[in-house]
Amino acid sequence: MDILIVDDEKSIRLTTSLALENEGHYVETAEDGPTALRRLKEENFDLVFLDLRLGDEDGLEVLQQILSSKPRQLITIFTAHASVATAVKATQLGAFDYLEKPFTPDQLRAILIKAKKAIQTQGEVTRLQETVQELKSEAKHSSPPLQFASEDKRTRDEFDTLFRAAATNASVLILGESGTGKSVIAREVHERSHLRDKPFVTVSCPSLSKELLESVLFGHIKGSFTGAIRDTWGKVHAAEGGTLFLDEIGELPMEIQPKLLRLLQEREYERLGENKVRSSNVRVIAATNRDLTESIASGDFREDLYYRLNVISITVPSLRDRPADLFQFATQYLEFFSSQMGRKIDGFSESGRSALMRHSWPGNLRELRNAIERAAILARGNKIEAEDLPRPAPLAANDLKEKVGGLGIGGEHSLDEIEQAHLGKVLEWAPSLQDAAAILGIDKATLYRKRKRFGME
Ligand SMILES: Nc1ncnc2c1ncn2[C@@H]1O[C@H](COP(=O)(O)OP(=O)(O)OP(=O)(O)O)[C@@H](O)[C@H]1O
Repeated sequence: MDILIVDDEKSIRLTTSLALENEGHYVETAEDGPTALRRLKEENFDLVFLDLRLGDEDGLEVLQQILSSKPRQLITIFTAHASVATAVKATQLGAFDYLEKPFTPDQLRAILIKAKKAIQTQGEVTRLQETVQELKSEAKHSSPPLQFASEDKRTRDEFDTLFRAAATNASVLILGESGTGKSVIAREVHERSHLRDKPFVTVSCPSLSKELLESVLFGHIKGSFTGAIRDTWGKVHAAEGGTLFLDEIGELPMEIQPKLLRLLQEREYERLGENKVRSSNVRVIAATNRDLTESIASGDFREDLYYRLNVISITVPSLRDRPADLFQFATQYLEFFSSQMGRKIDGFSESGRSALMRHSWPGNLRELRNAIERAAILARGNKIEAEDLPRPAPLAANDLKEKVGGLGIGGEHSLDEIEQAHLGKVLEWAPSLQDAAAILGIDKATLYRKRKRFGME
């Protein structure tokens, strides 16, 4: 190791450096704070031994100066005036360890072993941090960019409320069908909040058994259940100071619900098998595709927990309820996947656009993303055609009935009546005439002709 000894007593500098050099370390010495600070600026030392009494100087002050420019520097305090108070103060300020003068070679050796371990751990942490950074940037480049802007008023209003509340500690409940982007939104709330530099920890409620889920959330102590071979901390602890995201909260077992309520209400929890109350400071975001009011009615979800979670709540509209955004998402995904595959694909043909608009996308953004990725691989020409996309499921008689506004299919109606009613309904909700034509599977000129014929201009 490279070591710097900072002490105003020449004899201490000499004997300590001799002892350290004998152990094979490189050693330099400094007799005062300014010299030490200058050397530390010029070079990196693995470990600093710093005297608390440097003539007129206060060692604690030098300690703070070193740490303010090198927060990770390992510093062991030397002092002949050992007292618990100074030791505590020095470690509170960031000193790594404390060595009372006079010390034996064994005590010195023990410090070196400890320092070596700390350096190794620090190295591992740095490597892990670099790996996380790399993975983050890789994930960013292997996924299409996220989009939160919307042409749909309801979606815009929902997101607006949510992102305005992001900077508070309020609990957030995100509702919506599967694949609408609830997990993505939860992370975005975290990123837009004051907690963005703190942990974001996800717990998927249905993926584990009741006991395991409780232990994953709150931690356990050794022997609290079969297989609990050592004490562990749970995700509530891991998320301390940051955001805890509870995915699929609708599946949270009844037995765990009071414990979550306590966490939200009292900010307290206990590890499994331990009687010690611990306090926690986490922001909770929860998501579900279940109708929680139905779960309350059926006795599967506590009403008080629902109200605690529901401080800020949004329902993410399904993709078929955001036709104005559908084409925008499809285009973005296509640009991303075609460039990733090195293919030149110039958007969607008329038939491709029509197929997009007619499909009901039950799997929402997740399904659309997969469909476009597949289409970008399979497309034969330079545009995405209907045949490259999933076939729209035929409309169930009930849906069609609803869409044609109560006209009974198969009832006593002429084709013209049905056509006119259907056309009218589609024109009501399609974002543009072009989209209406695509949904109806006709070209724009035919749509104009039909509107004229039925007097719908
Ligand atoms: N805002 C967005 N912009 C672009 N793509 C998105 C966006 N939100 C979601 N997606 C895409 O949809 C996929 C599914 O999103 P996510 O997992 O957040 O949905 P979910 O509602 O949490 O689904 P589930 O209820 O099944 O857990 C994402 O992996 C991403 O590809």
